[in-house]
Amino acid sequence: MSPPANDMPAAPIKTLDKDGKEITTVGFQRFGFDSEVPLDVLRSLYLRPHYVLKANELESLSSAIEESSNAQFTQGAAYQSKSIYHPDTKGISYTTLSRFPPVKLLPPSERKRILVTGGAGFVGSHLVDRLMILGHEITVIDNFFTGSKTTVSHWIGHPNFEMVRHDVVEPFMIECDQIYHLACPASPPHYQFNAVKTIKTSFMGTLNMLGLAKRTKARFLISSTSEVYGDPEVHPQTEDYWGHVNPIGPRACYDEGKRVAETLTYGFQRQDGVDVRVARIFNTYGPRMNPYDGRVVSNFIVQALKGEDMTVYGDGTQTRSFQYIHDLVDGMIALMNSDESRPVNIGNGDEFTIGDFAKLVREIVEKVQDEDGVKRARRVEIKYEPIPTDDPQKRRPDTTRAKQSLQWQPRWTVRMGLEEMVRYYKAKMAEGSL
Ligand SMILES: O=C(O)[C@H]1O[C@H](OP(=O)(O)OP(=O)(O)OC[C@H]2O[C@@H](n3ccc(=O)[nH]c3=O)[C@H](O)[C@@H]2O)[C@H](O)[C@@H](O)[C@@H]1O
Repeated sequence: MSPPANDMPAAPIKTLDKDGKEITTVGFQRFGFDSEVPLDVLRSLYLRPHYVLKANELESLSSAIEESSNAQFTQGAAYQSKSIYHPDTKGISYTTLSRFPPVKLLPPSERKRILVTGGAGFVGSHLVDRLMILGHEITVIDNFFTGSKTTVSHWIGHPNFEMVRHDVVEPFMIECDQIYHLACPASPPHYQFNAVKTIKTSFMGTLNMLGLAKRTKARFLISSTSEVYGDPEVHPQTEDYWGHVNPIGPRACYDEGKRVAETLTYGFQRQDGVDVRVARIFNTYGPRMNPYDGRVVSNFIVQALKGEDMTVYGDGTQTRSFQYIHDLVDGMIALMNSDESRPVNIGNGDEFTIGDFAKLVREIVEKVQDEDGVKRARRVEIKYEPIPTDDPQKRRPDTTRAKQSLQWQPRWTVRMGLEEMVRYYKAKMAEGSL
């Protein structure tokens, strides 16, 4: 029997960086911390030809066939659990892994106990994958409001991994060496859904995690945001700019929440000597981003793949600069292990108007569809919808500080990152889960 239609192109995909060089690994050796891992190992965790199998397909799918289709992106299927859909009972069964992906065997002196709050979210799960493969001991805490267990389920049961359902607004006790504090809903519709909870999470959650850092003497990194600059009057934004935030608007719960979280962070640094790092993250996208979280990259790709018109808010002249997830993880790990305790912008300087970005996404979706022989009923159009209140008019990071202090610069082109993300959503669509 033939294998189920798979959505991957036949040839291995080459990923080229901004200088045209092939990307085969992400991360680097810096500040005494090795963060380099092969890209295909990471991809084997998030980019698969199918995420859910139908029960009747399972028997026909010999491991050799599966192995070869996976090999287009990854080293094989050996490290993947399966989700099997039973159409007759509308049930789903999960298999466990036969083997975990290999992780580095670090000597105890190099192995760190790392707490990742919000570790089941989009950014958190990619950070967890990297830190796990590097051989560290990881504890994830997440309340699963926007995060999902499935993003890190491939590590459940691993001796180096622990996941706890916990809301950071309550204190959490653990012994650890480093804390990446990521927990907070981040997409505008999500963080505005319960504004009081969002600001409570930013304030109480950060207070609790800083208290933990103080007691354990762990190094503390907070994921702050470009939204601390509000609707900026300075362009591009440097870390010295104090921002232009409406304190009572619908975005304030997030913007002001992150601003007060930064204030708390530096308060603990001055008063209690806590070793702090502040990453101001600019718009980031990639696989595992919730397709329905309402952010522009996921909205545009899903709309274009489904043949629906793409929704541009306002006249589309507002700008954003988009960074691929692996560059962000590189930057966060570099920052955590550096001596830089001032805030650092982590973002990609490639700035687009949202109108132009919609056209770029459409072009890439069409390219992938053409490569895979998918026929389109029609070309999707762009439709214009009202601009949300206080939507920043422009945003681009000045990353001079990251370059000087961390020797970090983004490597991924927006085009390469988008292409990978389109393939991820396309595979999810093909299986029917999107
Ligand atoms: O990354 C950042 O620095 C911050 O900004 C983003 O907020 P925003 O830039 O408004 O992100 P999107 O919701 O993706 O919107 C980007 C732009 O696209 C527009 N948009 C969004 C969605 C859509 O379907 N169409 C559309 O035109 C929005 O109005 C906005 O101008 C993120 O949501 C925050 O988590 C993050 O902290």
